[in-house]
Amino acid sequence: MTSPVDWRLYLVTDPHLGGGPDAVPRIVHEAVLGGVGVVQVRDKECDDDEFAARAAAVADAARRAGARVGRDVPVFVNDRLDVARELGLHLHVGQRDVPFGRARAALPGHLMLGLSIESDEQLDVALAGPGPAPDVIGVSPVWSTATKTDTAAALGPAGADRIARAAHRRGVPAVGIGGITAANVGLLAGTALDGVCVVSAVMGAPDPRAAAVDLLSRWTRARG
Ligand SMILES: Cc1ncc(COP(=O)(O)OP(=O)(O)O)c(N)n1
Ligand SMILES: Cc1ncsc1CCOP(=O)(O)O
Ligand SMILES: [Mg+2]
Repeated sequence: MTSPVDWRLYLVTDPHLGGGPDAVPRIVHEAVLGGVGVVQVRDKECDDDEFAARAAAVADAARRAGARVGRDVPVFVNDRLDVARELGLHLHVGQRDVPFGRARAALPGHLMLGLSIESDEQLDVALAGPGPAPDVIGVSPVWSTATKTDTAAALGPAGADRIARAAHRRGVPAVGIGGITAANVGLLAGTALDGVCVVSAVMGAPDPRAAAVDLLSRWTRARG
């Protein structure tokens, strides 16, 4: 039996912030030991072959670290449907990527498909049916961020909360992404978000394991 997904702390990788692409698997390994429950491989620059090699190394690191802490750590691929299919990994797509319905039809049913949601209207469309709903939504962006500048307007905690509540009414979990750090994660604890998704707060940290421990403990403490 597969264990339920722990959405509380979701790491999205970056090929530069930790010192280069070769450093990413080690950072992911450390971050999972520190409490990261979900990983997404995000790398916008390399070609699909290089991405697949990098994603496979990350998936291996997440599997090894997960085995050490006794957890299954799902690994998502950002954007690249063909690579997700090739490696048997989960997929996350946004509003300007391969359309959700096409991705869902092409991805084996046991693989999760996440979708970015930037507004109430986008959520209404995503949940209107009749096709399957996303397995998770990334509520994006909560705050503006230097890591990704081509985003929609920041939703803030109140907007993220509204979208997460509406997703829950359809049984869909929601994670917030964008500008989330140890300093502000507590501001989201009163929202309905199931978890927080970070790039720089872990990928750019001098000690990614400690950064993950800190983020997760602030999140769980603030939740009470
Ligand atoms: C969990 C999660 N949520 C949102 C995003 C953003 O996806 P997208 O809007 O497609 O932007 P890119 O990440 O592809 O630049 C995400 N990656 N993960
Ligand atoms: C991938 C992505 N999607 C929306 S904001 C973002 C980047 C978040 O990065 P950070 O956690 O460093 O603000
Ligand atoms: Mg995308």
